Amino acid sequence: MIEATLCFPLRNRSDDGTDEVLLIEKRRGLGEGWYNGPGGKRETGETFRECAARETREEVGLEVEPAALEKAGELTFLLDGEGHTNCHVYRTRSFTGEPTASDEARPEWVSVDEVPYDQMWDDDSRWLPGVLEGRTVRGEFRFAGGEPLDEAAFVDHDLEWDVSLESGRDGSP
Ligand SMILES: COc1nc(N)nc2c1ncn2[C@H]1C[C@H](O)[C@@H](COP(=O)(O)OP(=O)(O)OP(=O)(O)O)O1
Repeated sequence: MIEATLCFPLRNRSDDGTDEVLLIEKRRGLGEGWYNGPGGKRETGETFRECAARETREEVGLEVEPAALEKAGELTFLLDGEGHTNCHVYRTRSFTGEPTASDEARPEWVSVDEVPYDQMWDDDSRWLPGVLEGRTVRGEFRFAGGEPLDEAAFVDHDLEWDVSLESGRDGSP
């Protein structure tokens, strides 16, 4: 099973108070061409928080302290009945730097009320609105049709809201 992370930096615009989330337009690899949060696969020896912070720095140039990430979700994606990816989801309002494009990602601040769900993974509209409202979620999403995952069809899902994520299913924060 692939272990991966997603990170959703949030800010409140000083001019009109709009709440915004930093999304990326993925430029290569899984989910290319779709919007998502910065994130990617965990490397050997990393905690999930360290992974989310590293991916955010590498993809969009924002510095985030791993301890400043708030755990918001644990999602399992299954493909044809087999576990494919465990994704650990974080949000944070604490970061430094300005978002900068990389060869992997083009960053864009988007109002939390105008997230482009029609240009994202099919599962996102089921869980991301709650995460952007400050809720926690644990979920399982089933896809079918073989690799790659981003060409498979979304089948169905189960979600549990307002769960305790102090410790992940594998014991990691
Ligand atoms: C199945 O539904 C998914 N929904 C969402 N929102 N995000 C998903 C889904 N499946 C995977 N993801 C995420 C998990 C990762 O954050 C990225 C994929 O990361 P990638 O494979 O590009 O990993 P990297 O380590 O950045 O890539 P390199 O191997 O190229 O360095 O999508």
